[in-house]
Amino acid sequence: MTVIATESLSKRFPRVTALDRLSVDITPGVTGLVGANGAGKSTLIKILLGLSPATEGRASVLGLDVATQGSAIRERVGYMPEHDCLPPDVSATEFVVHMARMSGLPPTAARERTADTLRHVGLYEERYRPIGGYSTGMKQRVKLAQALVHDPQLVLLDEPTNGLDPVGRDEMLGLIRRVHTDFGISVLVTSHLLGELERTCDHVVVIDGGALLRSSSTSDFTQTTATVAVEVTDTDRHPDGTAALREALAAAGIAVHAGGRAPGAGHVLLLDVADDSTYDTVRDTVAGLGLGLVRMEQRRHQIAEVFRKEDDRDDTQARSAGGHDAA
Ligand SMILES: Nc1ncnc2c1ncn2[C@@H]1O[C@H](COP(=O)(O)OP(=O)(O)OP(=O)(O)O)[C@@H](O)[C@H]1O
Repeated sequence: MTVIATESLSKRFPRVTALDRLSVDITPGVTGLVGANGAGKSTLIKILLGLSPATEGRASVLGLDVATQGSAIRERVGYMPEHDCLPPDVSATEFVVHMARMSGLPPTAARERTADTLRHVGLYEERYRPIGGYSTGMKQRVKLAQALVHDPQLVLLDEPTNGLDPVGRDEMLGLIRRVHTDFGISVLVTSHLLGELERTCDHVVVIDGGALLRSSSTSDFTQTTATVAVEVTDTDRHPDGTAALREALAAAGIAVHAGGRAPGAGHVLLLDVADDSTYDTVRDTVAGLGLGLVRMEQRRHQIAEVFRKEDDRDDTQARSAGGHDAA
């Protein structure tokens, strides 16, 4: 079953292609949509809500066609916009009741659902005060509450952690996770930060320049990014121990990325860990060269490293091509 499906979806503005033949299926659960600013995330959300027509291709949300069934989609889907859109003079309660009434709830149900939803997002006494006096974190919670108040099957959250400090970010990510675990609502959440989604999402879709870069489960992402850092000594026979090890490991079929470029970290090699035998191969190769092993440690798995590694790889190739291997 899919909650969102797009097929060769494109959106062209006169000067930019915001979405470029995007085909992706999103299943129930919590899905992260990741991309740099301008990658096309907000554009995709607006198309999915039936608010903006695609230039080309098709998309469906909960089995409904975005081109013809926009209002049916908006009845079943909640939306948290990226930018500040809250009226400063009314209270959270008044605003969320209003939004609940707009989506068709009768007055009593609207008030009850508002109280429940605001409690769920962690707004209590403050909910009677005007929104204008709220912190960014409180405003983000009100925006989340209005997306949930009509009990949707799916919510689209556009950069919900924007502007929050690390604690606020963690709280918001926890709330988002609970939207799914407590209520069974599917979530599509966008972010320009890969790292923050890996704890929250079951699945991650990465777009770049409006095109699909990758779509996979978070565990696949983190598994394939398992990396080990290796540091060795130099010897008389191998005045550049790191370079010698890099060569020998490459010959043994282990992918080696450049070490960190930070000062003092130039002698660290980063390797892909295919399975446990990688550690044995590294140990045996170091011993075979007669180098001293200073350290071999597992790096924290982070989705973000998928990208960093690609940068490093390009870099390594560039340097190797030039005959200077500085790492
Ligand atoms: N109405 C519009 N007219 C012209 N260009 C637009 C319009 N809306 C978006 N764009 C352009 O389309 C591209 C994708 O924008 P979009 O807002 O979808 O990106 P995003 O990934 O959501 O980034 P951000 O988080 O910065 O909003 C950008 O280059 C943007 O300038």
